[in-house]
Amino acid sequence: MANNDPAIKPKAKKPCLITCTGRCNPHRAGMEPRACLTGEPTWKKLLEYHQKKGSKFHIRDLFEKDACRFSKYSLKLITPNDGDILIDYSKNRIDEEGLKLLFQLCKDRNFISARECLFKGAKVNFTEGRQVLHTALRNREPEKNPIMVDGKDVMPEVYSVLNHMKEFSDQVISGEWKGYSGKEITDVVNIGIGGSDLGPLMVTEALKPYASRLKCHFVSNIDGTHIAEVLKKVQPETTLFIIASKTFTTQETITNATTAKDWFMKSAGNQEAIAKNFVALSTNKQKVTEFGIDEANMFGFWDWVGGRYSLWSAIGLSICLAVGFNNFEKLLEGAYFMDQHFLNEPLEKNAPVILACLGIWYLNFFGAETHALLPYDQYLHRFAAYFQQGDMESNGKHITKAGNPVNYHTGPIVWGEPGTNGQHAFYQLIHQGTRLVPADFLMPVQTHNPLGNHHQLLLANYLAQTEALMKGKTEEEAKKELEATKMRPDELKRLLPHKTFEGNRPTNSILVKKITPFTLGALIAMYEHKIFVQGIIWDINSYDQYGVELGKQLAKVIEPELANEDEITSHDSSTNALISYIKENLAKPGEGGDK
Ligand SMILES: O=P(O)(O)OC[C@H]1O[C@H](O)[C@@H](O)[C@@H](O)[C@@H]1O
Repeated sequence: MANNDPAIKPKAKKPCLITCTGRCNPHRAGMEPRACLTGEPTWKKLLEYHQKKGSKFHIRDLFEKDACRFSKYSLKLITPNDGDILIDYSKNRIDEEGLKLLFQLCKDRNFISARECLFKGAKVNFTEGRQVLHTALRNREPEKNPIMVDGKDVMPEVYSVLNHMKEFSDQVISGEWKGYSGKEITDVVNIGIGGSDLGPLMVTEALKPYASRLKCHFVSNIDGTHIAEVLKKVQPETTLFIIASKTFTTQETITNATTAKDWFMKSAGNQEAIAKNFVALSTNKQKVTEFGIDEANMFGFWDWVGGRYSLWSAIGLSICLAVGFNNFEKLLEGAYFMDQHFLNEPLEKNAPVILACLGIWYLNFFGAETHALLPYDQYLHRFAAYFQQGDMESNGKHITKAGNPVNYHTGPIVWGEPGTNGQHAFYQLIHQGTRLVPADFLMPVQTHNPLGNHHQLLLANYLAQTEALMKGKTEEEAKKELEATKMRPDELKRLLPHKTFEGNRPTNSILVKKITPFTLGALIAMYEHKIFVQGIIWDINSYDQYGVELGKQLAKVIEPELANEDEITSHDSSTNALISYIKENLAKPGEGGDK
């Protein structure tokens, strides 16, 4: 990766167009190219620090040398009613000097003013010329903090949609809102994909203990199996379909929505029935009405809400229906709490900043390629999948703001499964493999399901894993264990290297008292801001997603080719041959469709 970034001299400060302190310069935060990251003096200092110190650390030694390590490298965020959020980052290969350099790097990359610009509505998404204002959606003090977009405060509109969501979800849950035949709604089917699916799906799963009487289903995949299986479970009269799509042009969503509408119309018979059983969540009024959904049944949002940051907007309607508006509001409050923390705390005590810096440390200085999110809570089983989109679609970029290729790595591969399933699947590689896999271990201290000693066992496993990853098992310790089994010396010698654990595997332990709507909102916002900080350091646009376009374009070309009789020769030999194979094996009339 060649680097052509010119070292740009900062321009004289222009007065800011938005209500802010003046430190915020939309042009600087959004569009103005930055000096090359690897040319930053602090970057060079970090390289040197890594070479001389950082790469030689063993976390076990750091703990042995410093009895106060936990208190120095942990944070407690005190929430108003939901207990403390504890972030323990002491099990990392870092000391004060390293952290200081990483915070300095943030400052050098103009993080402070970029953060202000983000919140105040600068066009941070400069390739699409858009503000990035998911924080406005959870702004709980709209009078105190108006958010100006093109000279207009957007907060009244945000609250007007929230009121509509409240009114509607209250009516559906109470049974006041009836389906077309006069029966209460029993099931909700959210049809969307990407940001219009993963957020609501993850949150409704995470907050199942708060479930309303409605059964919620999610359809995203264009594979007909997904909608077919959901339609088997619901009745047209009592099902509310939510068509969730920011653009209302996404192939998967429109195809699934059309199938749902056709299925519904077979029972309902008349167009007016749609008004009772279909609503749309979108920014595209024209496409919504063309689809046949009344404007009155549309919950709008704005182009300054990115898809993967949209669960706080009208896209959260299925959350409101699943857990009640009151709990949705608490989710917003939790996110607002984290926004305030992120905005106001100094870098040294700022959870998203610390997590972002540690990520940069491993990705850019140790060559780590992935970051694991490991929630020890079954309800959070889609958390990693959600942030797979959140992080990888945001920071999976290799072009700087100046339009040049980067000469450093950017966004990590994000993955994970809930504990303890992961322990019996992939933890082997984290413990003893050749790759460094930094991981966040998330855990609620209290469970919603206090059954026997399940939760105590889960907690014990949670604690044991980070301890084991950090400490490992020395040759000496392993030898002692093997000797205790009275093993033959030659056998012991043979097994010893396999039974030794290097340790020194970095982890963050993130604990909440309980997974509540508030703490969940705070955790989601914490990771959103982490992604933002890293994008600023890497000098990339975290808020566009052109990478998802190419495959979509090619699919549009291939789809008609699958339907015609012609031999296809317009692609490479592999793609041509795959198309031919598929055409030869497609179901003949009367052949397909298992019942
Ligand atoms: O809500 P929409 O417009 O249907 O988009 C759904 C998804 O499409 C693409 O994959 C990307 O643009 C995602 O960011 C987006 O979430």
